[in-house]
Amino acid sequence: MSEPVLIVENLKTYFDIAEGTVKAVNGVSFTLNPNESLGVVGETGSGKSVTMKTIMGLIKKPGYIPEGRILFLTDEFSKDGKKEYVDLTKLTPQQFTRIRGRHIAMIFQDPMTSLNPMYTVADQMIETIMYHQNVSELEARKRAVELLRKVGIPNADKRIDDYPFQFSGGQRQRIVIAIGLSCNPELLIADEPTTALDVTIQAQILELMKDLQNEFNTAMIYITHDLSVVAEIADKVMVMYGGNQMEVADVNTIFEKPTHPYTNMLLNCIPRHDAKKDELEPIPGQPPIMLDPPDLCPFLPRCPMATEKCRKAKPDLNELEPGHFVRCWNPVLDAKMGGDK
Ligand SMILES: Nc1ncnc2c1ncn2[C@@H]1O[C@H](COP(=O)(O)OP(=O)(O)OP(=O)(O)O)[C@@H](O)[C@H]1O
Repeated sequence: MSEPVLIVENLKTYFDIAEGTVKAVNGVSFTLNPNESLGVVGETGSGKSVTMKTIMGLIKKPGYIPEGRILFLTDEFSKDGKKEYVDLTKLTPQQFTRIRGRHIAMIFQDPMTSLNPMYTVADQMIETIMYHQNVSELEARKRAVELLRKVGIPNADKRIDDYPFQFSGGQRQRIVIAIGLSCNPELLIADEPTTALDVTIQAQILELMKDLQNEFNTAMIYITHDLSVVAEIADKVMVMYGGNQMEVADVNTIFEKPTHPYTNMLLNCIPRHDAKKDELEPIPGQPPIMLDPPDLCPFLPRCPMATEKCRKAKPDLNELEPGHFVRCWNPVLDAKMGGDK
């Protein structure tokens, strides 16, 4: 088996603000192999986006990384052309520009975050390809057209000269995916990329991302609120709450043997097929305390399984069985909680 492309160890990202310290990411660890997809799921404010922005080197003051390593396998800085692990937390902003876009690409919910409305798609794609791959303008245009074809833009050789507003929302997201993949990155991070699209287009984009991932052997991290999307795209799932990992396991284990009370409650909140909404119903209770949180399980105030032990000490992320990690003193080991819904 190939080496992991990403090893995240005990990663912490804090924000010092006037009221105290926001512990947005509080000791996250995981590994990711080439061609593997990690689905990151959790309610608003659980630390999903800050984790990914930290990996992308996008944390600005008052944010900082007090602890942890992000080891990324790359040949970008190697002297002998061999791939080596580089700790991304140690890179200077200048060094990071050689990683971001070229080796790690990111796709956001709103394609217009990544597209400039003032330039044609050709201008934007060709510039990215020339910058990262050191090829001529003609060659870059050829590659850009080929990629647009791959992501399903009809008449790509002509449409490449159109402006972003001349495309539909789904097409714009396809273009962003094409730009993201144009440098054949080892890692693609997608933050809710299909949330703004209607369900049919969403399914097509997910299918497209899976196909391209296989073709390019790209590792992928996919952030979402939507567990049905996780089921569709992820090999492995990380459930986050209050800046902590609550549970990490392969996708089948998460759906068949959810072990953390929070994962169980999330699964019980999936709306039925005939329901209109396709996002999670909120779980009753208050959102987690991120500002100077006590050193206890963040889910404690909302947890129906909480015991005295939970009020005394925070559980570690324990490996219950190979590849199945849970942070809980009272894991649900038999049936799902709360009955069927
Ligand atoms: N610049 C900042 N300054 C202070 N706190 C911040 C900053 N950025 C994020 N946070 C806090 O970090 C926590 C985690 O936020 P994050 O955006 O990662 O959540 P999320 O799980 O991605 O939520 P969503 O699904 O809504 O995007 C939140 O409490 C948020 O208020």
